[in-house]
Amino acid sequence: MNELEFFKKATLYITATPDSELGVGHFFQFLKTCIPLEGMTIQVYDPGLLSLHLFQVRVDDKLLELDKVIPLVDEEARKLVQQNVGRTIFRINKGSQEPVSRILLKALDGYLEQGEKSCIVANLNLGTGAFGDCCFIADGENRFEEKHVRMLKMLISPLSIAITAQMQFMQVKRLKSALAEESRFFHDELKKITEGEIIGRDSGLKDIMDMTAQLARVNTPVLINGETGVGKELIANAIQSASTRHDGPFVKVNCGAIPDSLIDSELFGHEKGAFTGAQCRKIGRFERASGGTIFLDEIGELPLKAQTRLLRVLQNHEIERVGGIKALPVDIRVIAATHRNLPEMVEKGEFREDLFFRLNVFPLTVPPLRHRKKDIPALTQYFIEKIATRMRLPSTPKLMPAAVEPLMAYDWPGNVRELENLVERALIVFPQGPLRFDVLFAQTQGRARAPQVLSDTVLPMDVMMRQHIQHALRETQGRISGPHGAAKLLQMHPNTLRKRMDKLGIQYRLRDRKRRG
Ligand SMILES: Nc1ncnc2c1ncn2[C@@H]1O[C@H](COP(=O)(O)OP(=O)(O)OP(=O)(O)O)[C@@H](O)[C@H]1O
Repeated sequence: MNELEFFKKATLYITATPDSELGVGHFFQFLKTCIPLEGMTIQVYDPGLLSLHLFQVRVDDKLLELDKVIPLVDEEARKLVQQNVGRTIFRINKGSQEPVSRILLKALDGYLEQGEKSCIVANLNLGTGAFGDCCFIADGENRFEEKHVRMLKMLISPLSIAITAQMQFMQVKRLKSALAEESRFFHDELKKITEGEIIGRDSGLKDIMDMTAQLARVNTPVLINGETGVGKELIANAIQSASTRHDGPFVKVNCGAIPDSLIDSELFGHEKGAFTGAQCRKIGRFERASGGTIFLDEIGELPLKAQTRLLRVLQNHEIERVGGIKALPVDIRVIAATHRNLPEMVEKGEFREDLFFRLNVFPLTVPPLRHRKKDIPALTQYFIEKIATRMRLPSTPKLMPAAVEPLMAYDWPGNVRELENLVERALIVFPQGPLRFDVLFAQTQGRARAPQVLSDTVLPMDVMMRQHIQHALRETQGRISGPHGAAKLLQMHPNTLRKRMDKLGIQYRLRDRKRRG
């Protein structure tokens, strides 16, 4: 074979694929038919030359899993390797007597036959300096001739390109598996957070829980009705956890929180260039939920156009990305929830009737808290423990005798969420206990009214913050710092609180003002 033919064939093998087993592997087999060869190592240099990373080792047709980093401990070895880096390719007649080959052969101890070796070292270089080298090894002394050096010199560029591609390929593979691992981790963590305990399983929510168990066995859509804050999401989670899909994703979409113009692309994804601003392909929530469950919260807020698309998903079990040309199959279960009266919306033409019937195969209605007041004591205790742990209180505060009475007398328009918020408020005000709720209620005409601090109206953040800080200041008679100060109650540094008060225009008590000068 002449040199040109050798170059052509070798290059074809080297660049065939970034898969090391096939590309460089086939090249090694081929090379063995042209030059004396028992082994080949590829090493990459650490930028400061503190080590060599033995990236690939082939001995006798086998690719060894020898992902080894060889530290260049002594300064002399480092210097000698550095000298070699300056050369393009060189022959070593007695491997044991040359510092670079000595280091490599020592690392391969046990993999190669005993005895002296000959080597050719070719530096890998993409024009910006050597980033590693390739060492060709043959048994015995003086095995390589000048023509072998010439042949291998021709291959330095294709080898450098192929090995760089291989390194990048492996890096991508490593990142992909790290990402998959991370995603599994977050999925499990998220499950732990979202899969909260359900209080009232055996009392106020017993019927619902029985139905939930039945629903876990089938794959039909579920429509959960109930006032805001009753625990619809918790029930949706319970259905998913008990179902055969429990290892799959649980993707929540708050249909009311996504702007109309974005809802299609958010739910179904879009192709690159589907509309102005679609700079890359986006995977929608339905695709992400494949193999698991999608929870469509506030389904009543879904715009009509998106309702039509959703109906198609339920009918055909496939989605179409915005701007896409082919339908993609998806294996998902849909659980929807709403606090709105969907039949009434259907009558008004605000919700598609066919979609309503599709979703309403299994309606579940979670009763409001006022209809299951017997759960209030257990819920209160549960939230005290949960929130005290989250707030890292040194111990869980106890309840004052009869503290639950006003809670039993109240109607809870905001349901369990309102109770949870009230407990949090009590823990902020009485972190050492005993906990009481009566002072958090405004008494009007002998009837318990909504806690002052809670409101159904959504207030601007600054207004909310001002009210909250003022409340804490009232509780502490205007004191900011110290063990009985508002900063302690709000769990923030007094200076941070003062800065926040300045920003919100809240007056200081006279003494505090003097202290600040
Ligand atoms: N039975 C329960 N046991 C324990 N925690 C509960 C229970 N019901 C509700 N919660 C808690 O109350 C809060 C509100 O519940 P969730 O978000 O499930 O209500 P929702 O009906 O989905 O509300 P929305 O209508 O606003 O979406 C959550 O923090 C949830 O963990």
